[in-house]
Amino acid sequence: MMKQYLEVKNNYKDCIVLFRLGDFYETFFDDARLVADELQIVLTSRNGNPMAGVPYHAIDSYVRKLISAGHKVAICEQTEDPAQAKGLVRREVTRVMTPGTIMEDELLAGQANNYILTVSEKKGTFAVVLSDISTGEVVVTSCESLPELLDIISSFEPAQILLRESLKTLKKDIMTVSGAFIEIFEDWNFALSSSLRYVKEFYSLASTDHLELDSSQLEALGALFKYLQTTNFKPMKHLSLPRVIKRSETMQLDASTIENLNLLSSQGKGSLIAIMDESVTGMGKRKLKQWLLTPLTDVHKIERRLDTVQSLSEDRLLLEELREYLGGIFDLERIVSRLASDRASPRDLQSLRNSLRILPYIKQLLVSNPSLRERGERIVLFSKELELLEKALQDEPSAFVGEGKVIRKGFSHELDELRDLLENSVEKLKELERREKEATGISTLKVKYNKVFGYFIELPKAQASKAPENYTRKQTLVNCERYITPELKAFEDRVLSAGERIDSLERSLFENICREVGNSAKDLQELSTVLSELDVLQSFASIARKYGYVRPEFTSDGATRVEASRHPIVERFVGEFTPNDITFGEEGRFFILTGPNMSGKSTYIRQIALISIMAQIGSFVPASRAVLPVYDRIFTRIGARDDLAGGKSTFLVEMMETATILSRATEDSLVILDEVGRGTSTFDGISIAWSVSEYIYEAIGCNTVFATHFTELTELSQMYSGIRNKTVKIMETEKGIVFLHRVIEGVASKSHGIDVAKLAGIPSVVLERAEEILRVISKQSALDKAVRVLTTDDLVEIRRAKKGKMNRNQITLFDT
Ligand SMILES: Nc1ncnc2c1ncn2[C@@H]1O[C@H](COP(=O)(O)OP(=O)(O)OP(=O)(O)O)[C@@H](O)[C@H]1O
Repeated sequence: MMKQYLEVKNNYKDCIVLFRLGDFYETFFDDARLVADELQIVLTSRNGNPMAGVPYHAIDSYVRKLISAGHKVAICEQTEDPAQAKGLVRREVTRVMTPGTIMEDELLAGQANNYILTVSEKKGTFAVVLSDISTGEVVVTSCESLPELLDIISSFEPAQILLRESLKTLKKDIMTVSGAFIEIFEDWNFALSSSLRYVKEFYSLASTDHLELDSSQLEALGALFKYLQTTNFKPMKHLSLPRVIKRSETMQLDASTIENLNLLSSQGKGSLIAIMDESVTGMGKRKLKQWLLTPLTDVHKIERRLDTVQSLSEDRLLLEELREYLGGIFDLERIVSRLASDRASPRDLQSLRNSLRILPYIKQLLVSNPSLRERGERIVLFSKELELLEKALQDEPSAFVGEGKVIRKGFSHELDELRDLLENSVEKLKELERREKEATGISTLKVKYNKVFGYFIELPKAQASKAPENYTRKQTLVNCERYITPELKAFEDRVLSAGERIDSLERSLFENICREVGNSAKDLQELSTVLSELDVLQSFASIARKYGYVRPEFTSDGATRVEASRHPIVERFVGEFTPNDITFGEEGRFFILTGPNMSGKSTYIRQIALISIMAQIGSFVPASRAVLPVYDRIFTRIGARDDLAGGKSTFLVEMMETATILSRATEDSLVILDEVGRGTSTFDGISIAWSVSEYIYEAIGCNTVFATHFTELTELSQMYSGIRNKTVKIMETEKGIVFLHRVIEGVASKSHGIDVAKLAGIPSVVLERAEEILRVISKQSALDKAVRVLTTDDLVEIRRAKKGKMNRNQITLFDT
């Protein structure tokens, strides 16, 4: 057996091999030491070799721990019945489990997608394949630079990354943005010819042309399929055709913007996803996250989502009913994936049946509303599959197949008989005993059972001579004789083997049902998509009703007019939120926003970005009216952040993020800047902030808001007609300042930093001294005067002359 083990281990050197021995999965040698340590189980030994094992029925929780600790686990099963085996039982690895290839609910973390991401590269363009094996989703995209690749990785948070060997130097960079299990996959796995073959075979296609994948994307997709074949062994027919995300069809959000705007992570402050999520299914929750990461840029698609949200939000009863029905739908995406890859459990079929039962109600609800009819008609009812499940499956099937508690009575005559036999064996024996008593006339005749002889008929010695001919003597005791009859022997055979036969019959019936329902996997996946989208859209309708959101309208000239807008997250946490207008257009497309500390600048500028993201994923927005452009990208440079582990100081990070904006923003982007230039000396900071602003305004020309305490920057409005100043109003009272949070035209007179320091509890002696210093240095400062010089005619002329030279190609990024 150890020889057998070592052969297996030799083929799976990079895995912990869990070797099935009876009721345990055992590990040996170094694996045993490691497993004992990771799982905190006892390290024992077998013939002097280290060994550690876990009971087979608790395997899931142990595997989960090993995988989350970053190990690959090979499951080596006994692949023949030990009772039938001649000599050593045959054992084979039936599955290699890795963080990105698991699909069991018990192993998956919560409701989030569990992506495996594959990367290839050609001439500086990265091909990226993202696949969630547990839901069957396959997404393909490309990007042009490492920072963009890192953005994709940090936003989609894959559980595992397959990195082409020639790209292994990127591992360090990837590890700075992702905790994924990174596996280097040898280059030959990415060879185009074999990848093409794999993709064609996998999808049973004659040609891959219509998939619209470039050669690099095909290589990455083929490599993924090769990897899955070496880990999962079972068919993975549930994986959908690749959906190509063209970067031009979605709004680009880089990793720092996702973080700065708190789109996903809550960290106690509330995130956009948290306040928008009123979905009632796991599929809906995953879809919402995907939508948030990829807002649309196609107005028609956005309007289609908005139409549904509007119809649902206008009909309270319909919305409530829909929510209730959807609440009864299980995680079909994952169930269907397990069905299609032969890993479904009886509970999966039960959940599928219960979900299918609800479909007619949802469909009826939607088709009866003219504007929702089209969505309703996309819901297929799967009556055939439901009928089979109704007939075949018990109301509450047990979790495991084989005990006879899964298949409903009446579905299989043979199974019913076997179960009957087991359940009624006592009755049946009594009946046999009564018949034998009657036939022999011996009232003291007994039918008995013991482990050595099985079933037998017992007659007292005195009556033995009356034993009929068909009685065969089995044993003679002092007071009695024991016999067997052909009928009793047949009964015994049936009873003893009934358990085993129930087990195998139920298994094969179950497999047949799974296969039959699994044939509709593709259509069931389509149903999952329809239902998950519906769930997100009802979630949008629910929040729109609850919080008074309005339907956004879109313009094509970049003009923006949002009236009485609110910050979707902050408004949920403050007692009374002061709404503000947002405008971009002829009168100004670049705003310098000054205002005291704590006045609401950051809130206002984030709110502008958040409202656009909400609108472009198809949601209503917190405002009384919203006319918006469709942005291709949103950039934010907000807050102080360092990356000490990556060797980057706060100011370097700030400048790198700014450089990214300058190189990537287009005329159709939105740029939100908060305190750029604050991480260095005032003179350096203002100079950088000033020239960055000029560059964005002149060379890029996109809608921009720049919140700053450098009031000197407001002088820019003197030089450029499209740069305007805004400030946040406060009221100075005897007791201190009152924050009104109202954004108005103009420039802040003071920063009121010392007032805020007072609110924070800085001792009064420190505050008084600060006031004194402020009075002196404000008088002495030559900065204001110096900045004003910049707007004098001569310097403006020089600037104009230079403007022609402004060329975006001159920008070099630190990180490209
Ligand atoms: N429009 C508003 N209505 C109600 N409360 C608001 C509004 N805007 C901001 N606030 C409240 O004021 C607090 C401070 O706002 P914010 O952080 O936006 O100020 P700031 O001007 O950016 O400050 P600093 O310059 O110190 O960074 C917020 O946490 C929020 O509670």
